[in-house]
Amino acid sequence: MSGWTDHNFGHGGLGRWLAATGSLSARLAASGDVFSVQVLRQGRLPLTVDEAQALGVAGRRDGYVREVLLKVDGVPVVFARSVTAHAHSLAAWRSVRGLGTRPLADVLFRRSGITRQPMQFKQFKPNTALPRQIQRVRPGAPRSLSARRSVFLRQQAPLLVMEVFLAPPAAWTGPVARWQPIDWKGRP
Ligand SMILES: C=C(O[C@@H]1C=C(C(=O)O)C=C[C@H]1O)C(=O)O
Repeated sequence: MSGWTDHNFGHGGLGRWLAATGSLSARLAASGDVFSVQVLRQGRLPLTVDEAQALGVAGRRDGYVREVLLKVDGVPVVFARSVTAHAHSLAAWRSVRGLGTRPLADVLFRRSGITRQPMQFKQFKPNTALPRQIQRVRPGAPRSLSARRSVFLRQQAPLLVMEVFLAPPAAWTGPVARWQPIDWKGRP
């Protein structure tokens, strides 16, 4: 059971951000003064079983993986992991390889011939693999993490994009000021 659902369990502002259409990068950029992308990992890396199934990749479970932090005014607010089959990273999705610190949105929302399948949602429980990985790159992120994912198709090649929301639910409703680098354990 992958735990992904078509139901957006988010409430209020977080629910609206989880359901947001179009470019998440553009929305984040509009919420602060400086938007930036920090690349954590990119290259030929193992896929999870869940990702391999979502991509229809049988057998060998390595793929092309890009992991980033999206930052607003220097504060990491989204962790994103995008994956595709290795062969597709050399063909339909080869432009992902050369992105560097430009957002993936520059590829997905500026080129024709790309379609997006419906969003899925998941609440990652504390002390599971992804929240533990994220604590290493973003200490202070909530222990339980809200995420969404969708598949983009180009020339019938799937690219699975997962976005994990790192600020606590309350931060997604407030003004820009909530992005300020505060310790989200409640200490200013
Ligand atoms: C798909 C988008 O691109 C964002 C940027 C990403 C990147 O640079 O790797 C990955 C996922 C998204 O959060 C978007 O902005 O909607």
